[in-house]
Amino acid sequence: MRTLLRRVYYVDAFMEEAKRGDILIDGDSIVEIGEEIPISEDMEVLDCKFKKAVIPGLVNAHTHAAMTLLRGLGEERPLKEWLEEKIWQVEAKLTPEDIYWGTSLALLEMTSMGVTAFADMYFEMEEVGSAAQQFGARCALAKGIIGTDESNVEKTLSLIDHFKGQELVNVQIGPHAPYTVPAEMYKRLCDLALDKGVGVHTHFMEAPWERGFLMEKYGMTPVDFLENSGLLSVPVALLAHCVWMEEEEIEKMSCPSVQVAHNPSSNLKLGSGIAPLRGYLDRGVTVSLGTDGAASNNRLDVWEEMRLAALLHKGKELDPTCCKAKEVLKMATFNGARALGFDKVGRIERSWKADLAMIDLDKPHYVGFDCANLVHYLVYAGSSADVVGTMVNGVWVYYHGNYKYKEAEFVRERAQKSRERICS
Ligand SMILES: CSC[C@H]1O[C@@H](n2cnc3c(O)ncnc32)[C@H](O)[C@@H]1O
Ligand SMILES: [Zn+2]
Repeated sequence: MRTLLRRVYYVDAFMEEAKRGDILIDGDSIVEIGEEIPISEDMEVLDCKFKKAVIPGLVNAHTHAAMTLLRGLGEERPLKEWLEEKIWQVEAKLTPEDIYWGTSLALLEMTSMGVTAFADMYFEMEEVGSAAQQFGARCALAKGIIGTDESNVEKTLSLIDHFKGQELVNVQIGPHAPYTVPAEMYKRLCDLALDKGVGVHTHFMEAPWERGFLMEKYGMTPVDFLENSGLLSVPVALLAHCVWMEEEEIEKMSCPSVQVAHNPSSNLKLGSGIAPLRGYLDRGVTVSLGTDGAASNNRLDVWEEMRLAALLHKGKELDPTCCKAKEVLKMATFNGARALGFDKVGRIERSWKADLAMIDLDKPHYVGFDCANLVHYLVYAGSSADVVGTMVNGVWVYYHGNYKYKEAEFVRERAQKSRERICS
């Protein structure tokens, strides 16, 4: 059965303005877009009567999904203290099953908010992938590595094997951060990434003290570290945060494999700072958007990150033209898909994957929109509460309150049990 989205507004970050018409989906892809596609019997027709908009699915380019179980813990502390005095102690109690239910809880949230893909760095990544597969979401999985323990390299290799050939799952290599993983180990992991043709997902320059740490321990600037570790040569270097890069250093990061994941809410909440986003945009560094985990955000809402990014940098730069609505839509869709290593994802184009979010325009805050201003309405007035459908690879994973995952109704209860145990 093909799916015809009839009489919708649709827009992606590459279109001059939104258009009105029909979108035909066959299998995993968009196969036709037109003003009026002739209906045939093998089509499921969803007539939206121009009361719905369709955009590319949103991509959460940096998260730790199972941290939904840790939401509200260690509140209002700075990064290092938050990790060392609260988070890592609780994480030590997590079982593989907890991680499955915690990730499922995150997917309940994310898929209902138009998120079609996420990049995750955590533990027990087979469980994370399994939850993503149950929900039907696309993901890039990185087993978070701290220290030099060889078993982590083996676990990463077996993760690559485990998800080989799975269309919706990419595996990346996940050294946690330069302050928890020695430079030699970064080199080894980047060599492995090159050898296996996979990306690397790491935290980088999140807090101000990281610059001093690198200088004291290795006599390196952040760019020296990027060059020295091999991060500038791997297929994708997904660098979460990059808050504390200096203008002249940004130039040197501008290579096609570098993908900065900007996490404005988490950076504000942990008091880490405000990333130099204008510097990245002006110098052609690709930026995507992430929520980080639910213990430092505390939402998993990419809409919120879009709006916040668009507002924050206008205020910081005293310039209302900075970080335009269309730019943040591109970050949250097309750029995110690239950061996760997926091709043909993130645009509304013939032959591109049908990863889409459907938005209800029949709401008070959409009065007055037109094709020319729809993206502005979505970014500045819209929110995740407007999402009525989320499609991944041609399948509705969420549609009007229902999930593709039939066990979705048990997730909250199971997550609650895990939460009680890890907090006891
Ligand atoms: C080793 S798995 C990932 C690891 O990262 C921790 N984490 C969560 N949020 C952040 C952040 O903003 N900066 C650094 N580390 C973070 C998470 O709790 C896991 O331990
Ligand atoms: Zn993080």
